[in-house]
Formats: sequence, C-alpha cells, structure tokens
Amino acid sequence: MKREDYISWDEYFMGVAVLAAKRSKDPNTQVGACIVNKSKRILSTGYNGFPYGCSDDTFSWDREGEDTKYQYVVHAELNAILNAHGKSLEGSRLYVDLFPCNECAKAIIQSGITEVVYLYDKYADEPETIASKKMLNAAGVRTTQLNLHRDTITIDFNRNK
Ligand SMILES: O=c1[nH]c(=O)n([C@H]2C[C@H](O)[C@@H](COP(=O)(O)O)O2)cc1CO
Ligand SMILES: [Zn+2]
Repeated sequence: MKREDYISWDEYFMGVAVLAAKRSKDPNTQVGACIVNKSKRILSTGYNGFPYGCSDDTFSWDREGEDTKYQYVVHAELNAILNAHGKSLEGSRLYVDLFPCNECAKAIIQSGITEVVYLYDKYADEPETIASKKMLNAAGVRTTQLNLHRDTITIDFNRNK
C-alpha cells in the first residue's frame, strides 16, 4: 500500500519556492519563486538578490539612506522569469511566498503566466501591491492564496544513514 504522508503538489512547489528563498542574502525579507507549467513540471526558480557581478558583500543591503538595496535587488519573481532563459512560460503558474509587487506583476503578465499562488501579503496596503492587483486582475491573471495544512516540512539530509 502506498504511503499516505506524502506532500501535495502545492506543498512541493511552494516548498521549492521557500527553499529558494533560503539562498537570499537579504537580512530583512527573503522571497522565493517557482514557475510550474500545466504538466506540473518546474520550469524555473528564483530568489531576491543582486544581479551577476554585483557582490553581496560590496553592494548595500540597507533599507534606508542614499544607497539602499532597493536600487539593486532583483525580485524573486523576476529572477525566476529571467532564469527560464526564454523558455515559454505561457499558461504557467508562479508560486511565490510573498505577493508580487507592481514591477513583477508587469513581467508576470507579459511573460504569459496565468496564475500566481502565494502564501502571505504583508505589503497589502502599499501602493505597489494595490497597483499590482489592479494589473493582474485586468490581465486575467488569477491570484490564489495557499492555505496549507501544515506549517513546516523538514528537510533531513541524514534520513537514510
Ligand atoms: O514582490 C517582491 N519580490 C521580492 O523579491 N521582494 C524583495 C525585494 C527586497 O529584497 C525584499 C523586500 O525588502 P523589505 O521587506 O526589507 O522592504 O523582498 C519584494 C517584493 C515586494 O513585494
Ligand atoms: Zn517585485
């Protein structure tokens, strides 16, 4: 008989997004994304970080002041889209832990992604998030908040020792 405590597709894809977020060097908010096609194949992943060549150790991770991370950071969603390297994302789904901003919404819409699945929306009151929802709605991109039945999945590298 098959085991019953396997993870669902949603847990798997959001789990991949959350694992990608663990690569982020942002001290305040780590975001991960995972793009999946209609056949449930993972096309790409991404997390928020600076562009190639822009060192995490020399560019600023500050949130305030003249030189902030906001000038440099590539958002997780955009990185996932760019990491697909021109593969068609038509009709695909984007799993991301944080609801996408307006700039990511533009890229999501233009790349043909038709659904955004997210976990939380901590910047819901910001103008960027309101604009994002306005655009995603207008373009017919579905937005679905995931309500998972478990809070954690443990990754144990020693489980078969
Ligand atoms: O859609 C997003 N995707 C994404 O990757 N981010 C990143 C940019 C920043 O590195 C971080 C937000 O930083 P903070 O919460 O400190 O303002 O999350 C931020 C948003 C905004 O919602
Ligand atoms: Zn964004």
